[in-house]
Amino acid sequence: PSHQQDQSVYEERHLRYISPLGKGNFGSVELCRYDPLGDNTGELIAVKKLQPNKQSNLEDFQKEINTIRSLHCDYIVKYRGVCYSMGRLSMSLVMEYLPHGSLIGYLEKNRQHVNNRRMLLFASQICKGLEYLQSMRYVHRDLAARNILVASDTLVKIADFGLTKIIPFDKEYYRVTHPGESPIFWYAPESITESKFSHKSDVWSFGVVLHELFSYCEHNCNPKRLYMQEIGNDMQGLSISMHLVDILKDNWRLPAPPLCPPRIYSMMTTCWGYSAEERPTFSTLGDQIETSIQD
Ligand SMILES: C[C@H](Nc1nc(-c2c[nH]c3ncc(Cl)cc23)ncc1F)C(=O)NCC(F)(F)F
Repeated sequence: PSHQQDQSVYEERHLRYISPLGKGNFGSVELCRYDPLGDNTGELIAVKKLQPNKQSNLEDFQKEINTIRSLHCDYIVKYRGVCYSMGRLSMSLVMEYLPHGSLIGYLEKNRQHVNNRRMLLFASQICKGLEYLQSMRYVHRDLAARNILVASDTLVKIADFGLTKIIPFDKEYYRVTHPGESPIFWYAPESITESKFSHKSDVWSFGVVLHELFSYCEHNCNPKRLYMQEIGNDMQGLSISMHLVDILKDNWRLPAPPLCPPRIYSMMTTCWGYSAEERPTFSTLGDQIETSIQD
């Protein structure tokens, strides 16, 4: 019934906890049923709770809620509302629940019946979601297969806007002050060395997501493992991120996944241009992916 869909305040007393879904940047997500009639006919929802008593996180959490509430796109996980508890002292973010879970688990489970065309469909949907984000001046900053949700066998959505920032109107990039525990193996060089984030750094990360897609998220060829194998060979006490930037400067890139079509691998390598202006835009990438799907 449509009235359930545009619910925006969920009363805690009708929330039925079912199971944990996972841990995010600074919150955990649980599967719940919102069951005001108390007869188990209510809708399943994903509820993101803030880790308790970290004040700085409350502001970030509010920003994450405001971000996802402002996004209306078929390729981005839907905001459903908020749930206040402890007399409005703490609040939770309510989102649509996607039953197939994240791309990583889905590809590991369904590898045998996901072919290149289906991968390209997923890639074009992620690209469209990112084009929409860019049109809203948002930089996701945490693009990775683990943060892509599977709605159905033919639809994926971008999720987890915990690190998303708005590019200021007078600049092309956002500079973070507190890098935190960063997913450096998905980061563009300038994000590692200067904490600079832009649409072009999201393009770099999109290239890494393409690599994960066409590797079927095989854990023994995930980006972190492949980079560490390359770096491990010449550890000289420098920090891992400095080693990573060094091999990227030497033009080493993630190798083509097994059976990856050459045209797709070359698309990934264009996303990994060392300097940001070398990298394509999401609209160019979208056109290239559409062309590959036609062939
Ligand atoms: C911390 C949470 N972790 C997980 N979430 C889910 C999930 C299934 N179905 C879901 N439906 C709506 C939501 Cl918001 C999450 C899930 N499955 C496994 C997880 F480890 C998360 O948000 N991860 C980012 C992303 F959503 F992209 F996977």
